[in-house]
Amino acid sequence: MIKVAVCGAAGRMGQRIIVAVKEAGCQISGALERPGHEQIGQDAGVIAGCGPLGVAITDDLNAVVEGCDVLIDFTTPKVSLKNLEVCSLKKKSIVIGSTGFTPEERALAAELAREIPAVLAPNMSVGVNVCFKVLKDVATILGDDFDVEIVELHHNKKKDSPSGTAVRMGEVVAEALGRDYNKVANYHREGICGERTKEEIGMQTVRGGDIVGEHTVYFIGQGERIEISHRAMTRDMFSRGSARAAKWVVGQKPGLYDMQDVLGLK
Ligand SMILES: NC(=O)C1=CN([C@@H]2O[C@H](COP(=O)(O)OP(=O)(O)OC[C@H]3O[C@@H](n4cnc5c(N)ncnc54)[C@H](O)[C@@H]3O)[C@@H](O)[C@H]2O)C=CC1
Ligand SMILES: O=C(O)C1=N[C@H](C(=O)O)C[C@H](O)C1
Repeated sequence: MIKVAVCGAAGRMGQRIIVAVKEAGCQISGALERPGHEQIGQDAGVIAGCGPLGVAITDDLNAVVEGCDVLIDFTTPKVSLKNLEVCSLKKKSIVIGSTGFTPEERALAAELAREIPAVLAPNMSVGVNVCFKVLKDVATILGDDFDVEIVELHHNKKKDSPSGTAVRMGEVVAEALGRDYNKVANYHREGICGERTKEEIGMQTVRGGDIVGEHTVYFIGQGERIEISHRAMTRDMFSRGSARAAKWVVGQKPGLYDMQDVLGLK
């Protein structure tokens, strides 16, 4: 049985991941939280609502990584990079769902994953990963005649903007159109900001209430518009996806993978 540890165990995603990992037939071997977290010492299964697991939440990263085959980490980029470093030293696999990585942090993640198999993906759902595939085709077919705008909606506790999924959608479309996402992404329009350029990809963010996550890519032409939308109704397909990634990544060759690799969509 694969031994899975969860980092960010008391978080919105961490709790659902503990349930999904258990349902996927894996053993929860450890549960990590930040030093000083009020639920340290409590049973991770009780906190997640799936009954006692006999695994106390701890902040001892080295011990937890030592005791697992794979660490699932849904926290923040800085914490994830530290976890990746420790997993690399101890030759353990890792699945990272945190979002908000800068291009430099992503490059560092690829460097740190040279010795171990690692999955880093901004969205673990099957639906969003199918959207990534479809978006590439749609952008390639439509070419430069359609303006591209991306809108994402999330809950009011989300810390990063735009979402990792929206950024990846922008990158997929930009690459299909032969553009550099970091040059053409437009995050802000205000005042007399001038006409829209042909190349830019508008990135808009909405935050409020308990929205789990919604993404729409608009391809806007003359007299017609295509919208490719994904709406997450619960966090469960993210957590099931991360359990699936954890089972997949153990035993892969070292390197940085994403959810499209896990799902065989490449
Ligand atoms: N890839 C995907 O499919 C998805 C990714 N996410 C991303 O996952 C991340 C977490 O999201 P949520 O669970 O909503 O946030 P959250 O804030 O509810 O949970 C994060 C948890 O990490 C803990 N944490 C912080 N520092 C830590 C440390 N040093 N060691 C151990 N634990 C630490 C926090 O105390 C907190 O409990 C975000 O970046 C979010 O964008 C969220 C949903 C799906
Ligand atoms: O923070 C969230 O909640 C989510 N974050 C991910 C992202 O930034 O893309 C995925 C999902 O939309 C939920």
